[in-house]
Amino acid sequence: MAELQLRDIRKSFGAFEVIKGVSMDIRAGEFMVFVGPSGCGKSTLLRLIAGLEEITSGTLSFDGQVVNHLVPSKRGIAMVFQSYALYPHMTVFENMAFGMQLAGKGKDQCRKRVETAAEMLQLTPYLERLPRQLSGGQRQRVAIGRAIVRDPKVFLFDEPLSNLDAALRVATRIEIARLHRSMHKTTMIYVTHDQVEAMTLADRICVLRDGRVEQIGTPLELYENPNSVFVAGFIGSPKMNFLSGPFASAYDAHTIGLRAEHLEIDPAGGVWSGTVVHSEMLGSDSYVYLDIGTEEPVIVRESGTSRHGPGETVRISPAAGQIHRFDAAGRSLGRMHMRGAA
Ligand SMILES: Nc1ncnc2c1ncn2[C@@H]1O[C@H](COP(=O)(O)OP(=O)(O)OP(=O)(O)O)[C@@H](O)[C@H]1O
Repeated sequence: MAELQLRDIRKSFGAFEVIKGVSMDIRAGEFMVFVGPSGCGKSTLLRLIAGLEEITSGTLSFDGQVVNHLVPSKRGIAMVFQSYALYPHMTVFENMAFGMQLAGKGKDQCRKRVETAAEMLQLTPYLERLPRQLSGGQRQRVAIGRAIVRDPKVFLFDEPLSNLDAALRVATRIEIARLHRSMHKTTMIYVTHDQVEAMTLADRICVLRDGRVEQIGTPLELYENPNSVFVAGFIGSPKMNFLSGPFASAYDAHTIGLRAEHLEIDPAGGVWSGTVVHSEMLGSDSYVYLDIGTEEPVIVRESGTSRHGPGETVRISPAAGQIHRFDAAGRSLGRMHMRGAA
């Protein structure tokens, strides 16, 4: 069990500063997810925590002990990467046991730990197979199993699902969530650029932007109260609709943001009018894309099958209390708690 403290962590590669003063506390047993666009420094921050890169300045502590200069093997961490990096000529069992054998653990202890990890990851039937005889998802589970047997205090994941196809991603994501529940003393830090993974796995999400923390909070806090256009646009699928110009000035804002589920097709009234340009049926819901005179079409969620086809003119209303307001710098001005007209 480890609690992490990051204080004004900075990292430069030559003259190029990549991490620009990151401070946060990660609680013991917490599942923390780092998200952000490509190049914002997620992997670098994870590698600094792992000890695979040297911290330029700032302090990193595990349970109150500064670990800046501890080598990775002394930090009690285990890391799972995007590429599973299994030894191709070793069986699943051997791949999982190898690190422990190197560390001089006894044969019985190795077997017991591998069997327990295999059980947790539903790999027991595959222990004698070679990696090439496994699916991508099974290989990634072996890589996770190899990390589990080390009994780490902190588990680090760097985009572990990005090589898997859509169905396997979902299955392995569920597996990781289950794993965290069953290893409730293990702190987990997980890097992804996939906001669905972040929302479904995290106790808290840290949104990084250009080497700095933009916002940290529970998935719901970030979804309901994003502190900037950046976070609002990053968290949630489909992306939040942003309207500016007269749409926003009617609400004393530079930009307003509305989620698809907070817009309603309202034939009886409606605040704005638009033309349907496209609609997507997802089975339980539909997304209707409307041209209301903004740069990008506005997406409105309708439950069930959409009753509105391309070319049709409809009127829409925002849900009361769900209009996110932002200033010219993209900072949140809070939500509007009453329905207005533009
Ligand atoms: N060893 C290195 N030497 C020089 N620059 C580096 C090095 N490692 C990373 N960088 C740079 O640091 C920046 C952040 O990289 P990092 O891999 O941490 O981003 P990321 O948010 O994980 O991106 P992605 O989602 O694309 O993996 C990038 O501009 C990258 O080019």
